[in-house]
Amino acid sequence: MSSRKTRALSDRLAPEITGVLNCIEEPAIALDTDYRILAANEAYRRTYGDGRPLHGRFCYEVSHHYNVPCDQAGESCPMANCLGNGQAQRVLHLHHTPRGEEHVDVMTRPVRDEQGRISYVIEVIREIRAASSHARPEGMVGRTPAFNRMLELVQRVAPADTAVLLQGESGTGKELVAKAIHEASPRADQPFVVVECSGLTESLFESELFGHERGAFTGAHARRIGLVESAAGGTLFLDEVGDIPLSLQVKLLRLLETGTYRRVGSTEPKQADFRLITATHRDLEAMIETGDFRRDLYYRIGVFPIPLPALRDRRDDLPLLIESLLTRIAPDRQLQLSDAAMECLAAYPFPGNIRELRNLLERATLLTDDSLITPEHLPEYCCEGSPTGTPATPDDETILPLELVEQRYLAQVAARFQGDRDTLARKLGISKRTLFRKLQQLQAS
Ligand SMILES: Nc1ncnc2c1ncn2[C@@H]1O[C@H](COP(=O)(O)OP(=O)(O)OP(=O)(O)O)[C@@H](O)[C@H]1O
Repeated sequence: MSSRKTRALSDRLAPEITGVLNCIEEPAIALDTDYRILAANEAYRRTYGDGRPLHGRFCYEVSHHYNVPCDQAGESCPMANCLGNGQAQRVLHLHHTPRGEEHVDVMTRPVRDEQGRISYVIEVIREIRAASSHARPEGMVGRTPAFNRMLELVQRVAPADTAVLLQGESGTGKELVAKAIHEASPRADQPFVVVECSGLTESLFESELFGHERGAFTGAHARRIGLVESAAGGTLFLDEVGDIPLSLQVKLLRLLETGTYRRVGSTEPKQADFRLITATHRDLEAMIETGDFRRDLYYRIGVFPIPLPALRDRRDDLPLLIESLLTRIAPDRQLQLSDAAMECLAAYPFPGNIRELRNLLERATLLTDDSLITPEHLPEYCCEGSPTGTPATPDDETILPLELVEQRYLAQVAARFQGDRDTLARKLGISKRTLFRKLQQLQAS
């Protein structure tokens, strides 16, 4: 059937389709095979309407403000995929709404005619509350492709009861993601219980996790409920699961395999009821190879792994994270970073990820009396990566004498190249003798 014929047929069906779409609570549209809006429900009009008629306009123009379909604008396009393979599709997108850009979960499903050909496509758009693309006082923020890929996995797994394994460097937000999964799950109204696994000894492990009866061991003066029991109906988050010693891994495995446990000092088995989320910064597969982690336990906990991006892999999120963290650290102060300070942080690799960023900002808020954070309020090592060791474009008040800049830079690099003056002199483009003289001046100053 030609596309003109399809549109004529769809136009005839439009009032009927609008009626059906109005039964859906979320914003929903029907699109013809040329990406034009054929019908829209009330929720879509409220969310994306700009006062102009929607009928006949392109979906990518209304919800993305693009003038080409998403796949031609560098994004995955559920509509193109749906038309391509005839299957229902689901992707995470950033859409324009009157409240600004928002993360949304877009689902498309083809509707076929009697001959089995696609006559139009239904698109339902669900708002994602687990994260925000603009600064907010709590929860996750982010908008880079690396963050969005992670968020898409979070959205997909949250409604299921599947065990999730969060893998990421320290400070990448593993606990925050675990909380977001819990909050987007059917268990959201039940407890979210965190177990810090590193440092759990053999005796602590069982009594912390399973609880104990009165008199079970010296010092057990009263019966105590364990963390597994506290998590009943909710989510149990085992942080740093890779730090559990081998001798205890078998006890965790038994809990997961049988779904039962016993309080220490009791013979009565109890039924566990929790959704399991684990996190680690370690490479569990490598640990299996070296015999430090049980393969059978890994298969139990690693059903749905989610890699968390390091901050250096989502650098474009830095301004958004900084704005959010500053409002969390000092809600009563309108703090901002100078361009020079921002430049320092943009060049810094952040081995400690978002936790390190937060700590740096917390320190800076204490050091500044003003509302502006400048490089002076940041630790010196932060600015080493910027071209001169100090910011390239300082504000009026942060311009430093060249001699001082040179001295600071020299002090930093000399500390790094201790004992290897030849290499340092070569890298600095000066003779060994000049370097020696400058270092002597530095010591004397
Ligand atoms: N996407 C994000 N948006 C805003 N804040 C974030 C985000 N991710 C992490 N943070 C903040 O960064 C800090 C560290 O996060 P979190 O404790 O969840 O990391 P972690 O990976 O569990 O760290 P660790 O491995 O050290 O336990 C917290 O203050 C958290 O609120």
